[in-house]
Amino acid sequence: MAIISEEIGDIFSAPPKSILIHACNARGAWGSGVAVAFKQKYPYAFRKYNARCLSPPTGSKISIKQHQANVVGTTLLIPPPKATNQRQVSKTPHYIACLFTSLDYGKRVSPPEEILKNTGNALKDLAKQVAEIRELREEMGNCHAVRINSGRFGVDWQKTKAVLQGGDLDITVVRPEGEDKADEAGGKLEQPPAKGEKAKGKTLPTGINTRGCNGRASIRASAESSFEKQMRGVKRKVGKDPDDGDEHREDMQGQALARTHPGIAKRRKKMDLDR
Ligand SMILES: Nc1ncnc2c1ncn2[C@@H]1O[C@H](COP(=O)(O)OP(=O)(O)OC[C@H]2O[C@H](OP(=O)(O)O)[C@H](O)[C@@H]2O)[C@@H](O)[C@H]1O
Repeated sequence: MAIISEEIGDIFSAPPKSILIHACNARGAWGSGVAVAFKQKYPYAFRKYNARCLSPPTGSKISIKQHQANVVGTTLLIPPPKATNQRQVSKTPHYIACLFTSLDYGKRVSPPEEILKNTGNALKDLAKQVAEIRELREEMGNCHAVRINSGRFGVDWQKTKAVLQGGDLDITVVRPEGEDKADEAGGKLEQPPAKGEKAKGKTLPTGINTRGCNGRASIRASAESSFEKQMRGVKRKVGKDPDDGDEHREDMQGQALARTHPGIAKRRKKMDLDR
C-alpha cells in the first residue's frame, strides 16, 4: 500500500526532478483548473500532451476517436527538457505525469466510477515507467500531485485518494490553502486562479461538489463561462520553448497528417490556433 501524504503548498515548488502528477482528458485540452497553470509553466509539455491526444501512432489506421479511447487509463510521462543552458534547467526541472483519467471534459466528463478505474490503470502505467527510468539510473525525484479528479472532474477526493493508496507509488499531495475548509463545510471553493488568470472571488454554493452529474455539470458550466477568456490569456502566454527539441518533429507530423488524415490535421490546426 502506497503512502499518500498531504500538505498545503504549491506543487510547482517541488524539488527539481520531482514528478508532478495531474489528471487529464484525452481530447487534447488543458482548459481550466490546475491544467492552465501547467500549460503556462510547461508549454513544451502541453504540446507533447496535445500531440499524444491528436496523433494516432504512426502507421496506425485507427480513427482519432478510437485512439483517444485507447489513451484513457494510460499516463504520458514527460521528462524535463534537455536543457541547453542553466537558466532553462532551473525554469522547468520537473517530470510531468499526465494521467488520462477521463476521455472527455465539460458536460461529457466520464462518470466518477470510470474516472476512478482509469486512475488505477493510469497509475499502474506510471509506476511501470518510473521503474524503467529508475532502472536506467536516471535522476528522478519523488511524486507530487494535486488532488487529482477533485476539481473540474468532480470526483470525491477521498475516493481518488483510496485508489492512490492502493497503488505502488508514494505520493505527496499538495493542495492550495483554503481547500480543506471548503471540504469541511461540505462545499467547494472556487479553483484558485492560475497565474495571469483573473480571480473571480466567488464561492460555489455549499454541496456543489456532491458527486452526482448535476454537481459536475454545475462546476463545468461555471468553468466554461470563463473558458474563452482564460484561453485568450493563455494563448498569449504560452511561448516557444527553446529546449523543445521535438517541436520540429511534431510540425513534420502535422504536415504528414495533412496528407494522410486531413480531418485530424484540421482539428490539430484549430487547437493550435485556439490555444
Ligand atoms: N493553480 C492551481 N494551483 C494549485 N492547485 C490548483 C490550481 N488550480 C486548481 N488546483 C487544484 O487542483 C486540484 C484538481 O482540480 P482541477 O480542476 O485542476 O483538475 P481535475 O483533476 O478535477 O480535472 C482535470 C481536468 O481539468 C482540466 O480542465 P479541462 O477539462 O481542460 O477544462 C484538465 O484539462 C482536465 O481535463 C484541485 O484540488 C484544485 O483545487
